[in-house]
Amino acid sequence: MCKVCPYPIPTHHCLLFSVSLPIGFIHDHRFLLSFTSPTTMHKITQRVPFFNPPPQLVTLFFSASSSAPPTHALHFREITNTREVRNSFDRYDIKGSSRWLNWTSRLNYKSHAACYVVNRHYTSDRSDTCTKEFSSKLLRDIPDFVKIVEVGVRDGLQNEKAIVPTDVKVELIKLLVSSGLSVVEATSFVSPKWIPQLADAKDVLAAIQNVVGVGFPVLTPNLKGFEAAVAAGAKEVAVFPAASESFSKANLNCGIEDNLSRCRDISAAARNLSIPVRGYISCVVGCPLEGNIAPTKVAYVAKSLYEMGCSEISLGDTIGVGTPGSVIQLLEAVLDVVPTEKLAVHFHDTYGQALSNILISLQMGIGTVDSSVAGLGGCPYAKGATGNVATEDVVYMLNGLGVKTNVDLGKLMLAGEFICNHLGRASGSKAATALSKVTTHASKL
Ligand SMILES: CC(C)(COP(=O)([O-])OP(=O)([O-])OC[C@H]1O[C@@H](n2cnc3c(N)ncnc32)[C@H](O)[C@@H]1OP(=O)([O-])[O-])[C@@H](O)C(=O)NCCC(=O)NCCSC(=O)C[C@@](C)(O)CC(=O)[O-]
Repeated sequence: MCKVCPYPIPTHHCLLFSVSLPIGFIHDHRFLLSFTSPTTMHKITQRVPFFNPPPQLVTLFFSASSSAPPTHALHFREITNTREVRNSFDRYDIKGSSRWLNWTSRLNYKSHAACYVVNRHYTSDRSDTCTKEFSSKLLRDIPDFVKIVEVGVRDGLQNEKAIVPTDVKVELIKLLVSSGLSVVEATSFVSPKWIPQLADAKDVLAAIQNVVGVGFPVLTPNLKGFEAAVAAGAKEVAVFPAASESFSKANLNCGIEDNLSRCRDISAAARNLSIPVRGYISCVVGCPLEGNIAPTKVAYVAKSLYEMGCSEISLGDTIGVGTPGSVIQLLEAVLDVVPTEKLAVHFHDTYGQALSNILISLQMGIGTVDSSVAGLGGCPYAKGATGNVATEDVVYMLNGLGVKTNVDLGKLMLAGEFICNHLGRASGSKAATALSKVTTHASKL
């Protein structure tokens, strides 16, 4: 076991060495510490005040060069000072200079549950120093912070054939919250005849009433749903018109204008109670029934939502047909009528375009992204629509861009594993799959 972390040292490729460091240490010494001799490493470790919880999550990389002589490994043995670590060194021939690779230490002040180890491609994290170097035209408009709206519990589970028990949903929500997500869409107050998967909306909300500091918006298609949501303790709601007339009828049993009128009623009622209303627009690029949707149609619905006072407007590519080309056109049209800071993007990954579409949206200044843990999702009224973009993949990409999210990828992966285990299937997140394969292989060594 690591001296601090409850996890076994798992691999010969790299070694989990989780320690708690105060931020001051990181600032003094930069993120990347290379050691070229046992003496250097000795100095570093001497300055590490173990068990001193830092004020926030930090990541350290200890790297060893391939030419490092075996004495370095011996030195690590001394400093880690546990039987398990010694055994791993011996067993995996870490002393042999042929096996020099990177060490990762992912530091977490609350617990070490999110620790994970990967090889030299183990993480996409960038330090602030690196971020400042992004001076290129392409990346300069990307926001420093992106708010992630986690929609897996609602958009994901509404699409599952088997109904997920309430306690599993509640546990999933709590795991998602513990990863640092500040908005977790909890459920929908829709007709249980239409969406039986979310018929337990009231119970889900009741079970999370004591979870504070996080937004739990819920979908409300009409005043009946809004009133039920408020009675159940909802503090934020979402309305969801479509940009396609046919889809609106299939999803809500009424056309665009009738639905906008329902949205207005909800907005007015919500305003009286100071409840923020999020507006989704479905089918912003394409519709399963009508094909391509003109950006002007989306802009019309977006403007209506903005004018009725929606606090945020999320553009949903419900069937995931958008590409960066069509998303640019869409955003240009919508940005003419709604300010950037009011917009969010919501991409499904049916055609594998979601991350590229998110990147383009960020480049156009959008700072709110919807995503779904483990890529859960689809839409019951959009045949063939696969899951939403996976939150793990989004966080991995944002880490790589040096964009802050406050989400801990390791903890998020635990939430993804939890729900995938329950559903009995593999994660839809490429990043989570890749990262967990590395640790799985490592544990077999
Ligand atoms: C809007 C309705 C209700 C109209 O459905 P309707 O059948 O036209 O409604 P109605 O007013 O005729 O009422 C029929 C029955 O439903 C009841 N009812 C009526 N309203 C409610 C309510 N709020 N909650 C609970 N029950 C309700 C009502 O009381 C009545 O019950 P009965 O008398 O037959 O026993 C229905 O079409 C519906 O629930 N649709 C929801 C569909 C849905 O949730 N789709 C998925 C979400 S959208 C999405 O996923 C896209 C998005 C947002 O993620 C963005 C993206 O991915 O791009």
